[in-house]
Amino acid sequence: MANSKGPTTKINYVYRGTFIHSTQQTPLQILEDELLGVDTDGKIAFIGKAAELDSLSQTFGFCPSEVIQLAQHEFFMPGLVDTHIHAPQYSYAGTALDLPLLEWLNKYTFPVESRFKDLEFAQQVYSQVVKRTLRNGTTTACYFATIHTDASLLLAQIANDFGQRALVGKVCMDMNNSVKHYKETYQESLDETSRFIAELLNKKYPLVRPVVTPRFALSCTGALMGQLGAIAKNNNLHIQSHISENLEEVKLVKELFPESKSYTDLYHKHNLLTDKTVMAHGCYLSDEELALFRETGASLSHCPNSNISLYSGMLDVRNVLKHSVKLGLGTDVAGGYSASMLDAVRRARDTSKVLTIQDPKYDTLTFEEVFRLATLGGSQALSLDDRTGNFEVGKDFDALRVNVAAADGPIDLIKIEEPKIILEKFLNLGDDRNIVEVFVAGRKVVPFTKE
Ligand SMILES: O=c1[nH]c(=O)c2nc[nH]c2[nH]1
Ligand SMILES: [Zn+2]
Repeated sequence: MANSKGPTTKINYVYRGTFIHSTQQTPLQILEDELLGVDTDGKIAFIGKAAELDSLSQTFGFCPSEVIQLAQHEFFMPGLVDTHIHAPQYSYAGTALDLPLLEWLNKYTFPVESRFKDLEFAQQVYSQVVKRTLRNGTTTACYFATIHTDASLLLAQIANDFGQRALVGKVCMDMNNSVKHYKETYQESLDETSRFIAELLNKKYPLVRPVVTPRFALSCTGALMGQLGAIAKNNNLHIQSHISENLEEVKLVKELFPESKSYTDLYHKHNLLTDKTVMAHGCYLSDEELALFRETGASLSHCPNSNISLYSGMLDVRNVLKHSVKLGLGTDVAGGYSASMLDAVRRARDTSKVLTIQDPKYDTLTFEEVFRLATLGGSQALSLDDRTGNFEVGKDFDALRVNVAAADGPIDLIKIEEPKIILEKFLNLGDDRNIVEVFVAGRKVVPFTKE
């Protein structure tokens, strides 16, 4: 798999050991005793058999004695991609889990989010969430912030400072009947979105981009949704929102927008479904709606912790995959109570098993499939798979160095295990103590170099 064209940039470092990742063809490819070289641009320059060390070192111009050897029980896997997380809601993660979505938004979420006008509070919470997610292996995060432009810009700056790849959205909402001070006018929402995009693009952060973020159909007028679709199109930007999460929400959307054939059709009519759109949840989408996702190239973010915690529902992932709709996993903090993508992996498997309990013929997701959703699937859902998601030559090196037997870690190994078992144990039992290093675009971002 070595790049036959030879080196164009200098090799920065080379690792030797086990690399586990997914490809389009297989959810689990295990590469044992391989060499992976990262160039000075942070890209994967080559990956090849360790037996070819001499020829690789000549072709790519690195010194064999400088190769870094992984220890026993260590492996590299691609960084985890959180396709849906609310950064401000991290401030109450692990609490407020007693109400369904709409009541939960009114009682807990909107009052807390309204506090992010205060930049000091924003600085504190946003630093915590970026550090916590990075430490838990989230190399790419797709964030909702709040309606406040300056605090949203601060989140982008913090992600950039800590080296996380991120899409950051200033939330847009011109409807809110419950917490009346937490909303914008139509014009404010458009003006502030334009300012947010312009100021963020102007920063030229290499890994952080703006994402156009209408909260969901119950928070936005049709006029606002349509204009946001146009802004995304004119600036070739990502779009994120929520769809079909909860039955009460679906019913209200139907009542509010009776002219639309479906929730998906409503977003489609307002130019919000593109191949750079990611919609969270989608628990109650019909096959016809999934077909529209497939046609437009829009993707879904499966947020299983949130779906259960807010009594929302269970996404039939098998059916989504059958419709060839791009799909990733999301923590959906704080509807989901854990900021760790390892939790999303476990809950995705649990939900799939519950669907099998309900119907024994249901084809449960395998751990290999869920691993792919958390890595390559997420990168595809965010249309970032040309840059990240697996260990293909030419992609950025976004990776976790995992030590399953980390001292004082949560996993006990009785004997030397094969890599597939080690991965399975890590996914089901591991935590940040097992993630000894995190790389984003070739840069080591964990352990932190700044506090
Ligand atoms: O899980 C969710 N969290 C939110 O903050 C939200 N807003 C609209 N719909 C939502 N769903
Ligand atoms: Zn959400």
